[in-house]
Amino acid sequence: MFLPAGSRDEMGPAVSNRFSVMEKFRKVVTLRGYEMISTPVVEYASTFTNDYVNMKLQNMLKWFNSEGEIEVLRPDWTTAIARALSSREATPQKWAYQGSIFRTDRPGMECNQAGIEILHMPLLMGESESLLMAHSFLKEMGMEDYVIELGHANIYESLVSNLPFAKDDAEKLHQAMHDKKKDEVYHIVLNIGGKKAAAELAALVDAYGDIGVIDEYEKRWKDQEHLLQILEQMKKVAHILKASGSGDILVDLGRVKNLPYYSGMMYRGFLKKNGGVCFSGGRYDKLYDRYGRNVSAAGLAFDLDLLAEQYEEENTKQRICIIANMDTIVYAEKLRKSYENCIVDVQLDAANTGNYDKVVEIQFNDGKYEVLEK
Ligand SMILES: N[C@@H](Cc1c[nH]c[nH+]1)C(=O)O
Repeated sequence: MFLPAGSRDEMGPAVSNRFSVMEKFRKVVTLRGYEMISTPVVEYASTFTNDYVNMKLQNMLKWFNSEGEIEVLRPDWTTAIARALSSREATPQKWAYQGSIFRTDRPGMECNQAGIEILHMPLLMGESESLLMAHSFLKEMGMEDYVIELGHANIYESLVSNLPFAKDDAEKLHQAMHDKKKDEVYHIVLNIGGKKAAAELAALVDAYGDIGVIDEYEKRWKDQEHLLQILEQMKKVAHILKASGSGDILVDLGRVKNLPYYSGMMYRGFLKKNGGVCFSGGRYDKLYDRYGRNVSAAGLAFDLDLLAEQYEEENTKQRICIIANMDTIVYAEKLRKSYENCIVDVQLDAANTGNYDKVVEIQFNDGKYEVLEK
């Protein structure tokens, strides 16, 4: 009530869990040498809709400013950070952030993310660090039961690059690949590229599973050097993750970009418990071209709302209740200090004392304070 569709209030554990998750995120990134970055919530639409980024204006929360320019609520951290960092020196950098993004094509409109962006690191270093960081973070939260999915933007892109699609058909095919609608993929490609191309792309829809899928496709693509190189890269990253004890690994060779700027490996994390996507990211070397820079960049973002929902606070602290009133509140404040490392609540009467490990009452008799255990 009294809120626009998609906006929501949150209370209690939904909020405190999110803060706990954010604290863990900060701890992990600090220990791994990241610096924090923040950008404004309000940006020009053109930062996200220009030809290098290509995000859709229709999915943004937007308005005209007094100069007639379109402004938006930040729809993406990665692009905003690229704008903010575009004039910095070309040295290896690791940035971390947390805050909301706003998109109307997702349920809830506002989505809390925490993420990392790694710049000027060699190919596969950024990808590996992103996924290893994700592992430490999920481990820190006791959520090690997840699956990493690896894909690559250039597999699908290179297989369709020679097919003369109209924009509409290209979008339809992209969507059909995304939805894994094999028959639809076959029919869209058949009209334009013939039987062989149609069969090849339709088969790609099924090219997911454990790492064995890569071996199979190495044989299939034995004459296509650039595809073999991609498979080799995926194998290397999978090997690094496995050797570091990260989550189970899946590959999806038919995965298409969920954001237009990906230019290399793409990865997602799925919680085994409910299949929720807890992180998503990839390499995006072309994003800085807008600023005339040639930057090697990779990163990922976590869905903080999903993580907060799944997070179980490990509460080892004792809960103490002190019953006090306006005459004894000063003494209660002193007494609080004697319960080191406990949660100490002060209540007016015993009616609300169900949820504590210990309840004490302060009484003031004959000029003396007494603490009675209940
Ligand atoms: N910005 C991406 C995640 C990402 C960070 N870096 C690279 N990708 C998203 O919102 O899904």
